Amino acid sequence: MLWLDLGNTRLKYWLTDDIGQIVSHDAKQHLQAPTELLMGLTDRFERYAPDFIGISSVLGDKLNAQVSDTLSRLNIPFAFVDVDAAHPLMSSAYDATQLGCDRWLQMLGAVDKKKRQCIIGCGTAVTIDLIDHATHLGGYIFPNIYLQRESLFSGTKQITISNGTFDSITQGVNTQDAVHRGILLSIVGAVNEISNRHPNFELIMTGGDANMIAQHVNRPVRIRNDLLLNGLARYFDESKPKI
Ligand SMILES: Nc1ncnc2c1ncn2[C@@H]1O[C@H](COP(=O)(O)OP(=O)(O)O)[C@@H](O)[C@H]1O
Ligand SMILES: CC(C)(COP(=O)(O)O)[C@@H](O)C(=O)NCCC(=O)O
Ligand SMILES: [K+]
Repeated sequence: MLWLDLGNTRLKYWLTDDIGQIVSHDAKQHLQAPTELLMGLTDRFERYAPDFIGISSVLGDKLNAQVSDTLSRLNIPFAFVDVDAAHPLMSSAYDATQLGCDRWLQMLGAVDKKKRQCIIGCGTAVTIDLIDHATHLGGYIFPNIYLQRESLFSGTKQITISNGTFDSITQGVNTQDAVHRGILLSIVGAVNEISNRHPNFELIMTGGDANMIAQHVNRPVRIRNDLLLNGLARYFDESKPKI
C-alpha cells in the first residue's frame, strides 16, 4: 500500500508491505506544488508496485483534483479519505463537512474507547482535540509558531524579526527573544491550560513541531508520529468493500 498525507507544509508518504510493515517513507516540503513533488516521486512509487493508494489531504478541491490527475497515470486504485462523524471507532460532535481529515485521522489512529485523550497536532496549524471514551468532543485551532511570527512581522513596523529560535518560554529582554518566547508561550500555555482543565485526559502529540512544543509542557506528553498512518490504515480497513 501507499499512504499519502498532504498537509499544508509537507507531503508525507509511507509504503507498506502485505503485513503492514513500513518499507519506505519520507516527508518533503511541497511549497504549494504537491503535484510537481508527486511526479518526482512516481518512479519510486512504481518500483514498489503498491496495490492501493490511500490519501489524506487538507489542500482543498483544486489541488486534490491535480493530485488525482497525477495519480491516475500510475494505474493504481486510489481514494481520498472522507470524514465520517459516525465512524464505528469514534463518533464526533464536530461539523464533519468542516473537520480537516488529517485532524480526524490522527484521532482515529489514537482513539481508545477505554480512555480520555487529548490529541495535539503540531503542523502548519496547531490543533487540540478532546476525545472522551471514543467520542470527539471538539477542539481548537491555532496558527503555528512560524505563522504567528509572520503575522506579527507583517502587522507591525518595529518588529522585523524573520529568524531566531523558539527554545524558551522565559521572559525576553530584547525584541527577538520577546517575540520568540511570547509565541512559544502562547502555544505551550494553551496546552497547559487544556491540561489543567482536563486532568484526566492523556496528552498525545504528533506533527513536525511536536518535540519542540512537548519539552515545555508541564505534564508528560506522549509523542506519536504514527497517528495519521494508523488512522489511514484503520479507515481503509473499515471501508474495504468500497475499494
Ligand atoms: N524538514 C522539514 N521541513 C519543513 N518543516 C519541518 C521539517 N522538519 C520539521 N519541520 C517542522 O514541521 C512543521 C510542519 O509540520 P507537519 O506536521 O509536516 O505539517 P503539515 O501537516 O501542516 O504539512 C513545520 O512548522 C516545521 O517547523
Ligand atoms: C486545521 C488544519 C489547517 C491543520 O492542517 P495542517 O496543520 O495539518 O496542515 C486542517 O486540518 C484544516 O484545514 N482543517 C479544516 C478546518 C477544521 O478542521 O475545522
Ligand atoms: K498534518
